[in-house]
Amino acid sequence: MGSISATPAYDAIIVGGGFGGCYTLHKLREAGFKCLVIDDAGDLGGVWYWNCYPGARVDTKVPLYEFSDENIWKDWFWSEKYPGVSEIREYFAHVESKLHLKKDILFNTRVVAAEFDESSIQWKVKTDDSTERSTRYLILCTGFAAKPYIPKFRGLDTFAGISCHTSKWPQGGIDFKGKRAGIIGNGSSGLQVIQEVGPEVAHLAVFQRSPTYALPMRQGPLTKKEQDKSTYSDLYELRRQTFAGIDTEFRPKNAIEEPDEERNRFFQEIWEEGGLSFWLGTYQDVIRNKESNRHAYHFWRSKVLPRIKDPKKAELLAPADPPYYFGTRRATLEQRYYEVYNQGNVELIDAKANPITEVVPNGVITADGVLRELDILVLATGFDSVTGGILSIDIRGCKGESLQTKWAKGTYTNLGLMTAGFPNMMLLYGPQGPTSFCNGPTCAEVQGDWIVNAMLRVREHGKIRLDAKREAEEEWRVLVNQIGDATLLPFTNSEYMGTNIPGKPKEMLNYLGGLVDYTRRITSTIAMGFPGFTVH
Ligand SMILES: Cc1cc2nc3c(=O)[nH]c(=O)nc-3n(C[C@H](O)[C@H](O)[C@H](O)COP(=O)(O)OP(=O)(O)OC[C@H]3O[C@@H](n4cnc5c(N)ncnc54)[C@H](O)[C@@H]3O)c2cc1C
Repeated sequence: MGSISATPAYDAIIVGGGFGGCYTLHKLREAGFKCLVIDDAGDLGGVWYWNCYPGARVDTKVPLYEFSDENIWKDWFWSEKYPGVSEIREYFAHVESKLHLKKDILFNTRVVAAEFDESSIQWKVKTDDSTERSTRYLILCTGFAAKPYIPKFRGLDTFAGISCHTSKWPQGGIDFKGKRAGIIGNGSSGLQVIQEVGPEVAHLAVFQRSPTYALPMRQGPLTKKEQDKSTYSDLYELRRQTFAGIDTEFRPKNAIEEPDEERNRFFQEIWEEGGLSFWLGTYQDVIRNKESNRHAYHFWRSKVLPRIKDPKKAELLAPADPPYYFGTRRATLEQRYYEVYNQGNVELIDAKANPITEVVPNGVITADGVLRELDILVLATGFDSVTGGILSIDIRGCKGESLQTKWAKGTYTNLGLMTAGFPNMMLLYGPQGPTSFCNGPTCAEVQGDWIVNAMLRVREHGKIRLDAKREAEEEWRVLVNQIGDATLLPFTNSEYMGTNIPGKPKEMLNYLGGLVDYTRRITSTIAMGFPGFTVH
């Protein structure tokens, strides 16, 4: 890379224009920092720009899933409790009308490399239009879903119909009416596509490797009157005081110690609440204790079974023996998911017992030799989550150290905010933070505040370089994994553990100590003068 002038062009370059990038840009600008956001999307919204597949909608109800800034919420009203992608995009347009962020955002541009120059204490950031820009700070708001994962199906590139990963959906949409469609994967995105297009396609083939334990969304319209703005300030205060940045908390009791009758009564209560309550508002030991976990699973199964007519489909969708522990994969919320399988045009294929062997120009062949002819093949196959997007950028820190090499065998960060040897590079909604276990907007604000406050404090002290200490990140890694190991998550192959990606190290990618504990830890570092960091 070329030479660097003494004063960088920017105080901060922020990669990503979702909740994290928007919040950080706004707050840094207010604090007088000169910033540029770079995003390969064509508009604001991050994942909500990319994931515009049919049925895409949020799993955290509003107004929890929005910014806490009164200037933004005071005159914004949603039409549904769990808004769809179109309305979330309208929300981001509303945010733009208030904050005027776009004047400092470069869209349709991908950051491909970044290199730290130790002599001038600047990052040089290279984009896919072969431009280089210098900045003091590099802030990665790349989200956990920036790198889609597509398993290597033989012949996939020969498919002659339309084939698409859910997170790279064409902006103009795909017409499913009367088509023969196949879908691989049934996590959050797959489920949403299935229940949306199932009623309109000629035939839908769902290739399922393991069932999703879908919970009732309890979607409904929202009137203006129901959006009582006088409660919002308290609500946004409350969401910073819970484990997952929402309005519910784990019950401080163990399912295992409860009499059957009381346990079932409580399960019924949180089942009726709907949304994420049956996952994040349940007994505290469901995610730790195998027996408690089985109680939750069997309660869930008892609710789902009566909705599925065909006993063979029922056993695949809700097996008598749980194939993995309840809650150890991302909870999925459904509206009519199980009823869709009662339609004659929806076929469920057990892709574990009968895996896909080949994709051919006109369809998909399974191990039993059956070809299912398809016009559309949807790949709802998830993500190289949390670290994948960051490691897609060729990032070089001090002495040219590559982040890809540093994290090849495991992730190291201090507090999920910085990684040693990569000074002035901050992470938001990234590895070893609360990330996948935290409401997106809440996490953006908590970590965004730390970034802004840290930069302010460094500036106040007349310093220009902040770095994590190696011993601090080793300790943080141990803690993140210790807390993770005390749960049932390591028993399940999942994005949370990195084990959905062949060759990716198995490790806990998220901090499971909860947002309250996390916030206390990160804010105290600034108050105490940056223990675990070096400031120069
Ligand atoms: C389908 C889906 C549904 C979700 N539903 C929920 C939910 O209900 N509740 C919840 O809390 N969270 C949900 N999430 C998680 C969601 O990621 C967060 O809520 C939140 O949107 C994260 O915001 P962010 O700014 O951190 O990242 P993102 O919104 O992911 O934005 C990151 C942006 O950075 C860009 N980027 C990445 N790398 C580069 C690069 N090298 N160069 C240029 N640009 C780059 C990406 O393209 C993207 O536009 C969902 C995620 C998905 C995929």
